[in-house]
Amino acid sequence: MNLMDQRFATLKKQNQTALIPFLTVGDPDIETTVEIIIQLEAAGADILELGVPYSDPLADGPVIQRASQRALKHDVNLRTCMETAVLARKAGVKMPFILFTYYNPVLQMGLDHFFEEVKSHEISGLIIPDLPVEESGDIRRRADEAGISLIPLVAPTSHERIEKIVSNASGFVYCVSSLGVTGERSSFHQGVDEFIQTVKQFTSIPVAVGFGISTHEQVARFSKICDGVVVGSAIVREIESVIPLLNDKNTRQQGLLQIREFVAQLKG
Ligand SMILES: O=P(O)(O)OC[C@@H](O)[C@@H](O)c1c[nH]c2ccccc12
Repeated sequence: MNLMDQRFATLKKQNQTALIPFLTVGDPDIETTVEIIIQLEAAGADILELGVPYSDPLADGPVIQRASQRALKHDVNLRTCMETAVLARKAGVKMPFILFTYYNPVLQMGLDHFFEEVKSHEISGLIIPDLPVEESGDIRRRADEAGISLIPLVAPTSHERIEKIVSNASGFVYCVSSLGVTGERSSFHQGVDEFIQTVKQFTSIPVAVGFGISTHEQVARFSKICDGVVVGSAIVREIESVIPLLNDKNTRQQGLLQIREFVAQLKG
């Protein structure tokens, strides 16, 4: 059991659902990202998705695309994202980290080198949204060897592929609540609750849901049927909205507090 498995087990005993924020590392800069991570944990976050900024984030909506562009101005890459996890751990953050990256940066680093690095950088989980199915076997084997969980994404249109996708999953299964790209939504794919129940029939590991979740009410709704709820764009938008405060030493703490309060009210 890695740190993330342990966290889910603890939450299950407490009959609690994990709040899993996503943020783009290096938005607006690495130092601020570490301070934001500290605030997210203080706000009640349980597990954190560390997003690696990418120039062609095809599954992302405009909010995360803008965050990637801001982070890429600082040449943030896979390695700096892993180093950020170590910096946050050194700053006393206890929650498990998931490295969220598109496949290309992993290929650029080279699979052998990537898994060597990821093993020594406080990473418990890995999400690669555009990982080709035919290559997922090799990546899963390497992840298992490194002791980290390769977290699969299942969509409401996965239907008969659900069993295949989740059969040997580890960490948790990420149910995508809606079709399309990331971004806050007022409604979700028709039948999303039945979809989540179907996924739960095929796996005994935790099941989390993400895509479009941005309010306390939506978190509460999905917390009734899932072990984890992922919130990305809404938090990234909150970070974006306070960047002017963060960039001024006189209002930096106020900006950090605003992020903390936004996330704290999600869990409620
Ligand atoms: O941003 P949203 O709608 O809250 O969705 C979570 C999402 O940000 C995060 O899990 C994620 C960021 N980029 C992705 C690409 C594909 C799947 C998931 C993601």
